[in-house]
Amino acid sequence: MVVLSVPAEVTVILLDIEGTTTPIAFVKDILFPYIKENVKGYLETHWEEEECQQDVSLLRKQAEEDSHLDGAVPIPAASGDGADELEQLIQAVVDNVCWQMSLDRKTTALKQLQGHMWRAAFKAGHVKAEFFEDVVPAVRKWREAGMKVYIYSSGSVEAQKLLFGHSTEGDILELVDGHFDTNIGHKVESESYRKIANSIGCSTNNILFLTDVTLEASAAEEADVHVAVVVRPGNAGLTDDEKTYYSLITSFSELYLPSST
Ligand SMILES: CSCCC(=O)C(=O)COP(=O)(O)O
Ligand SMILES: [Mg+2]
Repeated sequence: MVVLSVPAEVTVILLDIEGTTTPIAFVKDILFPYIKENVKGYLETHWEEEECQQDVSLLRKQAEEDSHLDGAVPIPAASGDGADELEQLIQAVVDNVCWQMSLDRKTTALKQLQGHMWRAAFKAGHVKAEFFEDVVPAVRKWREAGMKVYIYSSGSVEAQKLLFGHSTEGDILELVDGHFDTNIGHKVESESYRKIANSIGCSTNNILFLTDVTLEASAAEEADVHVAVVVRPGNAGLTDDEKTYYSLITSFSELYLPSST
């Protein structure tokens, strides 16, 4: 087995979710279709609620920022003018969400609505999150060795907690010391990793970030974070240069902590 030694200065392991702890197929084949199939009904049912109105406002703001993009779908302001207008407005939000999802966009607005929609599905037990089989044993071992374990995903913190709280391995939320999402900044921006270190109360070089996406690895590395790229079944392929440049692991069990036996 290939072994990657974790530098002695690392005290925090920061984990991406999709493609790292969890198969991309679970997100693409289960979580995302749930949104596409249910978004219209969800908006119709919850429209009057404060949380839903906040989600729509955030999506509208994002739509304004996206107005220069090809195929962007605007969300008009509500004038409160009857059932027809409401139907058109809801349809515009549905179209906007579907457009963003067709591009796999990671906007905070989209991720916030998705998290709120998944809540009902997870809590009713209709969906259980999948984790690669090496994930839970490795995280337990790291924590026993004194490591802190944090999550940084484009999925909202609320969605992250749903995944860890309702998984095929049971409720494993207690294995995580804290969560970050795009409210701290985007994963392809190095400043986000400086802010995460600051929020945890450590230096960036105390963090090892595990992700499947080399753009994220590169941004983290620019902030002096240690990185390893995770190669999992179903992940996007890497170029030969990326394979040579980055430390690669195919399982969390390949990480060797000098402090552990
Ligand atoms: C954690 S919620 C479901 C996954 C999701 O919506 C997503 O965008 C995952 O992106 P990641 O940054 O974990 O690759
Ligand atoms: Mg990922």
